[in-house]
This record gives sequence, C-alpha cells and structure tokens, in this order.
Amino acid sequence: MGSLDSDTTTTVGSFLSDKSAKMFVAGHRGLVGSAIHRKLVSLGFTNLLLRTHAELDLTRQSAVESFFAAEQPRYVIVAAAKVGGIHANSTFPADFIGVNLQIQTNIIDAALRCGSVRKLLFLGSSCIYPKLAPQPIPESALLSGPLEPTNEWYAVAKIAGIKMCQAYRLQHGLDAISAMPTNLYGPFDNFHPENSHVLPALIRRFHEAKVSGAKEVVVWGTGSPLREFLHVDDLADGVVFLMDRYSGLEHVNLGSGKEVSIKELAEMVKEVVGFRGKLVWDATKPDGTPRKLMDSSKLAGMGWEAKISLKDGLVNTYKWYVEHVAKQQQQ
Ligand SMILES: NC(=O)C1=CN([C@@H]2O[C@H](COP(=O)(O)OP(=O)(O)OC[C@H]3O[C@@H](n4cnc5c(N)ncnc54)[C@H](OP(=O)(O)O)[C@@H]3O)[C@@H](O)[C@H]2O)C=CC1
Ligand SMILES: C[C@H]1O[C@H](OP(=O)(O)OP(=O)(O)OC[C@H]2O[C@@H](n3cnc4c(=O)[nH]c(N)nc43)[C@H](O)[C@@H]2O)[C@@H](O)[C@@H](O)C1=O
Repeated sequence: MGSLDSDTTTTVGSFLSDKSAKMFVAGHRGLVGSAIHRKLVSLGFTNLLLRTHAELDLTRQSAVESFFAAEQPRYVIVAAAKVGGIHANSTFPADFIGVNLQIQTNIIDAALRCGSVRKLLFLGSSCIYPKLAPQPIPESALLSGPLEPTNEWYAVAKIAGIKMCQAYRLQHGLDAISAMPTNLYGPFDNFHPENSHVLPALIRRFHEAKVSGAKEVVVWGTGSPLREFLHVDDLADGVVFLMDRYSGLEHVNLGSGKEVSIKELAEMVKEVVGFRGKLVWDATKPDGTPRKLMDSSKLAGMGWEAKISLKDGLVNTYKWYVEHVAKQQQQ
C-alpha cells in the first residue's frame, strides 16, 4: 500500500521530449481542452488525438473502450466533463454526478485496459474541498469536512476521479495524476446567461447592458464571497508542466494565489467592458462557498507559477467575447 507521499519518478521529464507520441485530449473544444490543445500545438506536439462529443460520446463505455483499443494513445488528458456555475450545479445534480462519473470512469479504465498509456492527467476542481476548509486550502484538506451544498454532486464525482487515479496507480501502476484547478476563465468559455460561471456571465451581462443602454446590471448574491481566478492559458501551461514534471499519488492544486471578492470582480468587469450604469445585488441568489483560495505551494515548490494578471486576462477575454460571441449573436 502506498502513502500520499510516495511519489514515483519513472516518467518525470520525458513528456516534453516525446512530441510525436499519440495524445488524447478529451474535451478539446471546451474552455480548458481548447487551451491545452493550443498549448500543445505551440510546443510542437504533432500527434494529437481529438474527438468531438458527436464523434465520441465519452459516457458510452463500450465506445470509449473500442476507441482506446484502436488508437493506443500514449498520453491522456481528461478535460471533458459536465461543467457549469453555481446555478447549473444546483439545477442539474443528476447530470453533474452521473455524467462526470461516467466520463472519467470510462476514460481512466480504458486507459489502463488498452495497455499503451504512459501517463494520464485528470482535472478536478477546487470545489472538492470542504465548504469551510482552512484558507489557503492545502491538498491535505480533501475529505476533512462537509462539502458546499450547491456543488456537492459535482464535487463527489471529482473526488471519485482523484481516488480512482490513486487506486489505479496503487493496484495497477498506472501513472495517473490529478490537478485541481481554481476558478478558470478565458477564450472559449461558456457565456450562457444562467448556466455559466460568474466571470463569463458578468462579461455578457455588462456588455449587453452597455449595448442596450440599460441603467443597471443585476449581480447574484451579496458580493462578499471570495474567489481565486486563473486564466486558462496559465492553466494549460500548468497542466503541461505537471505532465512533464509530476508523477505522484496526491492531487496537486493549480491556482493563481490571488483572490478577489465578487463585488471587486464585478467592478473590474464593469470597467473593462465600459458599462456606466449601476450594480444591483440580487441577494435571493446563493453565494455558494464563502472563500475558496487554494494553497498552490506544492506546485510553486516544483517551479511553476501563474503569469497572467486578472486585469490582463479580463481584457483578453472580453476582446475574445466581442469578436467571437457578441458579433455572431448580432448576425
Ligand atoms: N471552468 C472552470 O472554471 C473549471 C473547470 N475545471 C475542470 O476542467 C475541465 C474542463 O472544464 P471546462 O473546459 O471549463 O468545461 P467545458 O464545458 O468548457 O468543456 C467540456 C468539454 O467536454 C465535452 N464533453 C462533455 N460531455 C461529453 C461527452 N459525454 N462526450 C464527449 N465530450 C464531452 C464538451 O463537449 P460538448 O460541449 O460538445 O458537450 C466540452 O468540449 C473539467 O474537468 C472541469 O471540472 C476545474 C476547475 C474550474
Ligand atoms: C469552478 C467552480 O464553479 C462553481 O462554484 P462557484 O465558485 O460558486 O462558481 P460561480 O462562478 O457560479 O459563482 C461564483 C460566485 O459569483 C456569484 N455570482 C454573481 N453573479 C453571478 C452570475 O451572474 N453567474 C454566476 N454563475 N455566479 C454569479 C455567485 O453567486 C457566487 O457567489 C461550481 O460550479 C463549482 O463546482 C466549481 O468547480
């Protein structure tokens, strides 16, 4: 039986020199998967294995098994999942637990069975930690207290993913690692008015209010919760870093180390978008967990840190939204 400290180092340092190896990036059209795809292409990886949801439904076990058996990938990054903000998590609990358990279980198990996978990275989320975890939240806070009720279904699925990677490493020697990103944002985010996360939701709401000349914008909750945001290009950089540098049983936090209140975030988005009206708080909407700052010192100790400031990331994401989402909606 291994311990959480018993890191193996068999594959460390070989990923970045293996650029022609076949690599499956599951969910490559999403926020995270598309950023990882861009990063891998920019680094010169030449043999990326990509399937849209329509081409391969990852909830279908036999389809996933056949795909892995036929394609024999050497590396796997699991960025496909059912994802959404606080409202979507509370409204669709069955999807958030069921779809996520199916996708991750099918992929991790097929990765073992096909026999070709040298390394797999599973993406969890900071919501795996207890609602009232110590701040900043260390990796060791996992399973130390009750979860935040608005996303417990999703969190339980993600915790199962971490445990499955650990179990497959311990029993079968599969080099499966887990990264726990903080709240992410950037190009190719989901800008749905209700089901998205706060940052893309506010970009859209402020932009539409600016264009329509509205006097006010409604923001959910009290504005007091604190959140840590990481630009998805930083996340992709961190994922590649872990694929190359880390091989261990314990999951690794991946954050920016900087937090803002939702009120501060709303003021920043308002300024970046150029909306001149006022903010109105809808306190009937849930705040969710009060604070969620991760302790990313384990990753920092390996030599990685985030580079993109929230201000720069917001400017970049708003520009992308205007060019790719708002313009399409006008046509
Ligand atoms: N966004 C965030 O703030 C955070 C995200 N994460 C994690 O990062 C990972 C990626 O999230 P993110 O990029 O934001 O999510 P997105 O919703 O942007 O992307 C998810 C991708 O998975 C695909 N997918 C979903 N279901 C299936 C399926 N059954 N078969 C095949 N493909 C499927 C989606 O395709 P389609 O749209 O066609 O269904 C989409 O391309 C997740 O594990 C998430 O938990 C962690 C922390 C924060
Ligand atoms: C990444 C993470 O994301 C989720 O957890 P969350 O951090 O609570 O995410 P959120 O972005 O939806 O909200 C953050 C805060 O912002 C407030 N808020 C204001 N106005 C809007 C608004 O318009 N939309 C949304 N969504 N939130 C708003 C909202 O009330 C809350 O206080 C989970 O899916 C979880 O599973 C997970 O992994």
